[in-house]
Amino acid sequence: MPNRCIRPGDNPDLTKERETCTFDTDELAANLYGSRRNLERRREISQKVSADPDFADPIPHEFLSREKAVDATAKKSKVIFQKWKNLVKPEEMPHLVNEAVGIQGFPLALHHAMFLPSLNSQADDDLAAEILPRAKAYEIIGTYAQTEMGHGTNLRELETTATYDKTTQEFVINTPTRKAMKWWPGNLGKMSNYAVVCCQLIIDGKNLGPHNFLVQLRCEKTHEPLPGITVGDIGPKIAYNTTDNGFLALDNVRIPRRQMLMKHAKVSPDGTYTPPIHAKLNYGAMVHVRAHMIYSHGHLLARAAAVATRYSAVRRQGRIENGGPEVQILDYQTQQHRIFPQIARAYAILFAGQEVRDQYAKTLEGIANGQADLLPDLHALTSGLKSVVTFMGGLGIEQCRMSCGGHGYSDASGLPKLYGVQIGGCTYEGENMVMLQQTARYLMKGVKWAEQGKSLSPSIAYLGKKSGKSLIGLKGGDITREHEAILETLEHTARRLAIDASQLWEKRIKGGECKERAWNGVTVEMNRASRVYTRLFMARSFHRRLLSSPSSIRSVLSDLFSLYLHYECVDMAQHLLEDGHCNGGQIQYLKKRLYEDLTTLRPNAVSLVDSFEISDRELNSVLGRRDGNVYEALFQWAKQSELNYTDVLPAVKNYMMPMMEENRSKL
Ligand SMILES: CC/C=C\C/C=C\C/C=C\C/C=C\C/C=C\C/C=C\CC/C=C/C(=O)SCCNC(=O)CCNC(=O)[C@H](O)C(C)(C)COP(=O)(O)OP(=O)(O)OC[C@H]1O[C@@H](n2cnc3c(N)ncnc32)[C@H](O)[C@@H]1OP(=O)(O)O
Ligand SMILES: Cc1cc2nc3c(=O)[nH]c(=O)nc-3n(C[C@H](O)[C@H](O)[C@H](O)COP(=O)(O)OP(=O)(O)OC[C@H]3O[C@@H](n4cnc5c(N)ncnc54)[C@H](O)[C@@H]3O)c2cc1C
Repeated sequence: MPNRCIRPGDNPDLTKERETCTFDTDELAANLYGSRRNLERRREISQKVSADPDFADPIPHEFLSREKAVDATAKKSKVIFQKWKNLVKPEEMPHLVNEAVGIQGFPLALHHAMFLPSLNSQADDDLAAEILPRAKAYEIIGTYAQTEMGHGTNLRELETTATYDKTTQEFVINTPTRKAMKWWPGNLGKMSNYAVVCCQLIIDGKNLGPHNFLVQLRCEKTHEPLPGITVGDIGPKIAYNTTDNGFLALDNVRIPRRQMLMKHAKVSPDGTYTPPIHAKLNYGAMVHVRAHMIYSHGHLLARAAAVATRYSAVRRQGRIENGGPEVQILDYQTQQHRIFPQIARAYAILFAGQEVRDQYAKTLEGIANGQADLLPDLHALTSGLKSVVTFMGGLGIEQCRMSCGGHGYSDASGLPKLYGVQIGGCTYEGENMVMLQQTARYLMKGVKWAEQGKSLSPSIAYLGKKSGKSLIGLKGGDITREHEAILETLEHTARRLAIDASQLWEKRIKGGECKERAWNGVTVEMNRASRVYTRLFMARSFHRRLLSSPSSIRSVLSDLFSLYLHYECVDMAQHLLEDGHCNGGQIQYLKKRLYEDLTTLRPNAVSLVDSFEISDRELNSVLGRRDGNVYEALFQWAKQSELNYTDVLPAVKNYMMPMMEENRSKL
């Protein structure tokens, strides 16, 4: 079944790969994006962006200074949010932005990711009616300013205050110390003129904890900072350099009472405080991003896998058999072992990302109806997924980069930037070690509920099951039964790690430590339990997707799922062996199966990444281009380096030439 990416003039090695593909790449892509119609829309948007002269890049962004890159990004953003705004649906926006602008951020990123979601879910009706239409029409640009120079994780210790003044019915927003300055918020430095600012709410001298307030930062006409406001850019970073992550100090800035986001927690004119139905509803914008970033991180890994796979199919280096031709590097087992698990993980993350977005939508619906009972489960799952997926993605992208040899180190490959952007996810929206502990808190409750025979939500139902013997390697050749045997073993391992961590914690408490100190003594084990809980969820989610997939792609998805399961189990072998649930022979069996999977997937590897349906423009990689004509493209790319504008650089003329001349004249 030939792959539809084949076109005349392509690298013959890539064409051959595509001709031997055993599944319909469009069918898999349609399944990934939800429907044929969505796939067609995706292609349509890619094509239209490429054809729009307003999005043309005279030279690649890699060769621009930061200021010029920010300028180019802002220019394109204006085109997106004026000319294109009504041509795409909101759910198509991220793809449009990726195509048109790239992945390093743009002026309205935080406006979409956090400003609008905070207002939507936390502003009361009056404030929403006033500000949301303006924000949605891009009359104003906003961001979400929470993190301070001195505190990011521990929100309880944020220092920015919002003190209620009953006499004027205003809040006074203040930055009391240097380290209380807001530091890091995206698009805060230069682009935004409004922000949702997270402050300690103080009423009658009592601190009621972090709450959110809408604050105008800049004049709507001149864009100059308003009195009392110091704001700017925090400087260059590993990546996201077209984003103006910013600093902000507020010197006793007064805002009207109604600019507190009061859908859940409320302050009445006389200063009476009403708490929300769930104490953490003020943290909703973070849950929003955590729920959505899983999918976008899956896409980042998918890009890296696409680059590494295609390049490995066109790159020929060395021989496997003496006297044979130089081989495609994709034929080396080590190369397959580096790259194929990244393809499988990218699919797994994308599937899990889609499920968690649905779960988020259901939770929001509940909250809108006054029910926050789904929130703890969602918070535990998003915290775990956020941590596991960003770490897995970082390792995976770096493996893909290294698998491209020297060219992977060049910005031409797109991989260094991709890594820089992706790895930020380990830190933002809650540092990974911290968020895994949030998951662990929930697991510890789950262990207790299971002991008490209480009902458990689907994501922790496994805590209430009983373990049998591991059937890995004992279920004959039936792949369906093998998948089930592995899933049951993962369930056992996730359950065992959670129970062990709970017992370790209890032991320390019984030994005389307070709960919190005892917790700190077992957090490495707690986080292990959280990771395996999350990896179990991902495996189950992939399995659900496999079972519901059409027969035309069932076989290739099953092969991919086998590789995924075998790789994850070998990667977690320590946990499987630790309590004797699996034995050495079973791990050897899993490794043998994994090596077989590499061979099975080899003919479909290129087509599996083609089904990610990432256009050349979006991929932005000379090595990963669809046609595989990388060598000519590499030369054309390098010629655009500003060092090549002249044959003799001023640096050479001014320093190196005189030095050589002086040295020669000494002889
Ligand atoms: C054009 C584009 C168009 C459209 C785009 C559309 C959509 C895009 C959407 C998403 C974007 C997708 C991808 C993103 C891509 C790029 C992103 C680019 C930039 C990212 C921007 C980054 C922003 C930030 O980083 S914002 C700052 C984030 N900061 C943090 O996350 C801080 C972490 N710290 C905390 O969360 C908390 O302090 C804490 C560690 C959880 C501790 O809090 P606290 O001490 O208050 O609480 P306790 O530990 O005591 O817990 C008490 C209790 O509460 C529970 N809890 C805690 N948090 C929550 C929560 N959020 N929800 C529910 N419950 C919560 C906790 O578990 C405890 O429960 P129990 O008592 O029952 O155990
Ligand atoms: C690219 C990027 C974009 C960002 N965008 C925004 C934004 O738009 N808005 C915004 O408000 N913020 C933003 N941030 C800030 C981000 O949310 C914080 O950096 C993050 O929450 C971590 O906080 P911190 O930097 O204070 O780290 P710290 O809390 O100081 O953590 C430092 C280290 O200490 C350890 N640690 C801390 N606490 C614990 C604990 N309880 N248990 C175990 N270990 C612990 C961890 O190893 C951690 O890595 C952004 C950050 C980045 C990198």
